[in-house]
Amino acid sequence: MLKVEHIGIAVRSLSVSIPLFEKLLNTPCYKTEEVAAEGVTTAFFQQGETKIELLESVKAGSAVAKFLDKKGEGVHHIAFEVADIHAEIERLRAEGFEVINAEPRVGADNKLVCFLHPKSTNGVLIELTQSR
Ligand SMILES: CC[C@H](C(=O)O)C(=O)SCCNC(=O)CCNC(=O)[C@H](O)C(C)(C)COP(=O)(O)OP(=O)(O)OC[C@H]1O[C@@H](n2cnc3c(N)ncnc32)[C@H](O)[C@@H]1OP(=O)(O)O
Ligand SMILES: [Co+2]
Repeated sequence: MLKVEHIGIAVRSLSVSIPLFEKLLNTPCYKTEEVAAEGVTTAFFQQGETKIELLESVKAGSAVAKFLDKKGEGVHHIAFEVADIHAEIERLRAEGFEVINAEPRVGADNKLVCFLHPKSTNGVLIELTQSR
């Protein structure tokens, strides 16, 4: 794992949370991007080497929608950057971690992504990202 690529935060409304995080971080949101496959719209803030990714659900029943219903707004996942996502998937599966999507899929900000189930990571949803 190279670095924490981003921290994902589930929010109910980007129109409320973008200004709040711009004030908090004293930095502008540099992009918003819908990821239809995930049923979310994301908003990104660069913070040094890492990013904050706000996530608003745009589809009923999406992972973020379910999270918000169950836990409310808050930290949703930690994303790590890897050099070779396929190799990391194989390594982690061999180590006994549950990989949710064995085939990486296209995520936001021009990344390939996959996720590890929180039940195999002490309750923390982990995302792996590789630049495309
Ligand atoms: C890819 C675009 C963007 C990017 O960075 O590029 C994103 O990051 S998109 C982020 C949204 N997409 C995902 O999160 C995809 C991966 N997540 C999933 O597949 C599901 O959320 C899953 C499998 C983790 C849970 O789905 P399920 O349908 O099983 O929901 P449940 O509510 O039944 O949850 C089961 C169990 O897991 C706990 N849980 C759920 N989400 C989280 C979480 N974010 N962090 C920690 N724990 C989580 C939930 O509380 C349940 O636990 P239990 O003890 O059974 O109550
Ligand atoms: Co993410």
